[in-house]
Amino acid sequence: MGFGSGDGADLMRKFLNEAGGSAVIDGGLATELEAHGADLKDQLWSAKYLFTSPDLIKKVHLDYLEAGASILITASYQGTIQGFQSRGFSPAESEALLRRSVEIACEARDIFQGQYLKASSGFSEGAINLKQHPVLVAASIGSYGAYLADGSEYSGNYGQEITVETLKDFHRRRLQVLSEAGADIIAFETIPNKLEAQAYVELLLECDTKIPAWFSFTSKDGINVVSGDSMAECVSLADSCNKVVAIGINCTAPRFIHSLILSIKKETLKPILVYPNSGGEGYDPVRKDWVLSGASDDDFVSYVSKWHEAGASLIGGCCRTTPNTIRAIAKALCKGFDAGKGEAEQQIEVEKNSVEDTLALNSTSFHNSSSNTSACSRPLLVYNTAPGKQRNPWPKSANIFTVLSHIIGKAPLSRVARKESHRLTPTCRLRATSLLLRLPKLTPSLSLDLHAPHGPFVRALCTPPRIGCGTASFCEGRDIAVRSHPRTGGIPPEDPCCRRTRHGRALPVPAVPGTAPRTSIGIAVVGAGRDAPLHTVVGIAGIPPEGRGSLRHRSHALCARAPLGNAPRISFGTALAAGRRRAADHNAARTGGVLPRGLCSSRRVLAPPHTAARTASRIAAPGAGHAAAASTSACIGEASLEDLDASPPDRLPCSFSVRCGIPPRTFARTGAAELRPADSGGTLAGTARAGAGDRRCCARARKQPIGDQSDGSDDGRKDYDASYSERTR
Ligand SMILES: C[S+](C)CC[C@H](N)C(=O)O
Ligand SMILES: N[C@@H](CCS)C(=O)O
Ligand SMILES: [Zn+2]
Repeated sequence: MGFGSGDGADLMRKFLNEAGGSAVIDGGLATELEAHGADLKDQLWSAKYLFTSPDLIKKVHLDYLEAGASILITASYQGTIQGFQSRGFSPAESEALLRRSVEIACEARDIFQGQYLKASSGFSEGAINLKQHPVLVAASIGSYGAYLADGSEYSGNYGQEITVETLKDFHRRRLQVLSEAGADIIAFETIPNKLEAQAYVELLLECDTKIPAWFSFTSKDGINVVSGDSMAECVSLADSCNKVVAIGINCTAPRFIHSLILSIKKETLKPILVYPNSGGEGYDPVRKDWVLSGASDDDFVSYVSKWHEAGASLIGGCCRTTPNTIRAIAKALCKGFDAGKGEAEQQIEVEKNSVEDTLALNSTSFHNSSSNTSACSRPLLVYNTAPGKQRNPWPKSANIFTVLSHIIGKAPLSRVARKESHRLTPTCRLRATSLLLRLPKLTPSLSLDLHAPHGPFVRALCTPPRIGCGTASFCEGRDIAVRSHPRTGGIPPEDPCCRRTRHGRALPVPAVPGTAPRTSIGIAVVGAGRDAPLHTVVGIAGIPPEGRGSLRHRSHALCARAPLGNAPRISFGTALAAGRRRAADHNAARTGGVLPRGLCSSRRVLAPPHTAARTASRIAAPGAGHAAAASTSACIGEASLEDLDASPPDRLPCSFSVRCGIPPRTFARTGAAELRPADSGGTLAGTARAGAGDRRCCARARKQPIGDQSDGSDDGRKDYDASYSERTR
């Protein structure tokens, strides 16, 4: 299996990078045409509108873009040269209609981006906003069965007489025309069998198409493609073709998607796409209409984060999904324009979520929490100085330290380090082991460090003299503990880690949009409980991070990274990773400064590499090489690792934290107490500490001036090793 290579693979990687690691595909084009009154009971289905009402198609594309889609699929799904000719069009006219399908989508993209640019021109970095919403046009190629319009696209049964050659002859010219029409990618959709996948692969190679393709199969059992051919074989076939840059599933009931993602993941490392239909309805090719199938898929959108976590990076909807579906998907992936709400609106949203979450927490019991988390039994505290709020229990003179001191007074926090204090007007909520801090804009310099032997642990950092606000929250339940929400940053986060556990929901906390240039408050909260000894993670970074986490058993690793285009400035970041059972599952944490790369787990680096020239420093990830110019930037990165395998729950968990200079480093755990830098270069400056059960290791690394970086892995390692010392507690 491979990632694919060449320009096509680069296009998809770059696109996904720019989109923050995941992207939203549009929804049912035909469905939305029907919603606007289109009659699709026609042999050409939605392709009929290419010649009857192209403007309606454009409107639907625009609706999907406005809903948050960043990939448009053209109206050529059932548009074929053969089909158009049967309606009296000449071969040249038929080809022109195919080209028109791409032009319409491109025009919609241009209109949308023009509007977007205009709307964001109030911000100094409107262009960056646009970059954060790149749009791809995918030229749809529906199956031979779609052309037949006899239901065989959902059976994959073409009969004995249809061979690979027949299918290649059928699709050849259409593929050539569409691949030269200005689209970014070919979308082979609703592929029902291996035969057709084989034909597509051979055509892509023979025609030497200049744009890449995605392959999207259909399934009606969550195991195989609809024909009964092995999904694994179909995916593996697609994976073998370098022109194919993403593989997945469409027009399949949502309830089958998760298992399909897992089986696709076994066969390919290429990005996985899923855009299911709404479920609950089946298509009747005779009536040319949808009928209730009896098996419904409730709450399609609630699956989205699960699919994303399982490995799908391109998510959207197919038949019977609408712009509302896409809006909800975009929201679940933290894309789209909810991030563009005003601060006041966001604050309300945060508070509303907090209340919901509090209710969820109150309905669960914390009585099992151990003494080291006695904070769990404390009541909800609210600190809110927002105008008009009646329930602020704090005096007007209170600042964040007042609040935190109060917390400290009640919680077994052992250390408070206060470096600078300024009056702030935060909203602060504390309940159980959860703390939610909201720091306002124009936060002055602040560095705060609270520690407890086991947790809660709070770290808040803010750089002067910039603007920013960030929020992070962690709540711990009785058993499995991880409900984390990484978040932060002056700029809207792309991908906060938000998941349901049986104790409730982590809070998605948006940051203030458009607060560029920029900054940076990061907050991380970690708490511990006896039964679920610790864990959580909240990652943050100065510049807009995109959190991403994976939860495996009781392990939790988090990836936090900042997007491109934020150089060169100062920032801080914090991330923690914790886990149990398998030390290897949670071996790295990271964050920080400019362009952090994210945490990595032992199996996979979650964050893709960044290559931007603007990168002021590069966070090292295994094999990632060394940082670029860091001279204009300073950063502090911090990482912590908790390994409960190495220590029983009643003892101090093994932990390791690193404070890095430039570039921040990623460390990996390799053995019971051995820690090694996971990257191959960089300079460690600052301090490192590690403890493992009854041992604690302390290291003070040689400080190096900014810009004076090592460029070889050996030096980096030496810096670390030379300073590493170990003592018995
Ligand atoms: C994806 S199906 C609903 C498209 C319509 C079908 N090929 C037909 O024309 O009957
Ligand atoms: N792109 C097509 C898919 C049909 S399965 C549509 O959205 O109408
Ligand atoms: Zn569909």
